[in-house]
Amino acid sequence: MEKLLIQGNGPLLGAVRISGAKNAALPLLMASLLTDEVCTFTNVPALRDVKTSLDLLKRLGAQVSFVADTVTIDASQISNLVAPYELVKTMRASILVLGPLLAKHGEAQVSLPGGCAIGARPVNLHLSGLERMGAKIDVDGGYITASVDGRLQGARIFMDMVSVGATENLMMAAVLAQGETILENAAREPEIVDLADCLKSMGANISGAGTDNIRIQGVSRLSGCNHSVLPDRIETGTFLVAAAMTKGKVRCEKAAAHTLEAVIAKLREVGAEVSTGDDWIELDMQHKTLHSVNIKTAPHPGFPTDMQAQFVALNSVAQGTGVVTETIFENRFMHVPELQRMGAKIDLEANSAVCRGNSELTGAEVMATDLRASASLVIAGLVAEGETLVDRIYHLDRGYEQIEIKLGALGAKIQRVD
Ligand SMILES: CC(=O)N[C@H]1[C@@H](OP(=O)(O)OP(=O)(O)OC[C@H]2O[C@@H](n3ccc(=O)[nH]c3=O)[C@H](O)[C@@H]2O)O[C@H](CO)[C@@H](O)[C@@H]1O
Ligand SMILES: C=C(OP(=O)(O)O)C(=O)O
Repeated sequence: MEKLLIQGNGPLLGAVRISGAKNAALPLLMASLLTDEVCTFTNVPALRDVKTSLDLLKRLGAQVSFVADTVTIDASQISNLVAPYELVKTMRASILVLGPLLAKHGEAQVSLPGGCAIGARPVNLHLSGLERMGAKIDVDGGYITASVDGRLQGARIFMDMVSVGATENLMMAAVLAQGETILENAAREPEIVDLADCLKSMGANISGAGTDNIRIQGVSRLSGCNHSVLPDRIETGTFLVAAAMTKGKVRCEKAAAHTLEAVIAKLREVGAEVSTGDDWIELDMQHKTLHSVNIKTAPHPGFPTDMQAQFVALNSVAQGTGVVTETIFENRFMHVPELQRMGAKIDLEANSAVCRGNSELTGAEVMATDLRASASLVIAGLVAEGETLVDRIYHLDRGYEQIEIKLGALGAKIQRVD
């Protein structure tokens, strides 16, 4: 099994090109199921989750091509409405085929995604929202079976938790429903705005994406699209944290600063000089002191849970104590025991990691448990004394495109080994 071998060394210096966002690309690819016309997506990252999505679309009968950063999907000949466990288990976002298949084909069978390392991650909001729109849903034998007589009906749907995936699934279902759907307490993540923008370019009638109240007036058909995927704010944030921890200077190109305001504010609080432009962000931490910060994760525009692990790593080498509180997922501190093995002084207290700071990290063999936990171990390895070997990096490959090549170009000593 492949691993990453990292030799802690000096500051990261230079420029890195940010890829398209995993969490924008996955729902966008699923949205191609809503039309019989060809959808073309550019700036698509070559990630394991993108490959899984394309495998799933092919399994359903779509024609798919992925050349350079461009994906073309023709879903006019869908012949199978089943998303099987073997694909869904490797990528929870597979649940996002449910809304589009139901809206376009009137039925779907999707394996229940189940829990994962970061928490239980139920899909009750996806299912109850679709039921409000007239779908009949049965859950049996680990599968969700959904059907509707005729078209889905627009409905007012209040979600009692803010869910990115439920908001996306219901928005995609509602674009082809009859009448108006109102999604209340909707998620406001930039990836939802990107999905809404793409759906609008296909002829959907959506307003309010980016607020907690999204209104969708259903239409009877959608056209194809030509859409460029939003830059990955979590990849960007990960490189910025790595630059801060190594006391370097890094410019992230093709990045979207407006999607990262909470993270940039925290990086400034850490002591970094951060400047931004239309499509770039630069962080300079040279000759500066790194200070710990307190963080509490929250739905957008709050601090993203997907950047929590990276800031735990940063706090462990910064000056002072920083308390990191996770409010979105119930078990998202799997990186802490691994960082402790590298010498980080962190205490777990309920849903908070109390990072005591000033740790002299030393290289160790560590195990990646989930995507962002893996990223935190890699960036800890960049500042640790000696060698760090990160195992199970298939988690990392779900969400970071060529991370060792990009970090290597910034001066890191990192290589993929068997
Ligand atoms: C592919 C993708 O975009 N993944 C992101 C998406 O995941 P995902 O869409 O799965 O996350 P959600 O926003 O749905 O989850 C937020 C919280 O709501 C709970 N919940 C969710 C749905 C539901 O029906 N019932 C329920 O209780 C979840 O267990 C969790 O505690 O948003 C998360 C929160 O920003 C990010 O960490 C993930 O990177
Ligand atoms: C948790 C994440 O992704 P997913 O929802 O695909 O598991 C993530 O991107 O950090």
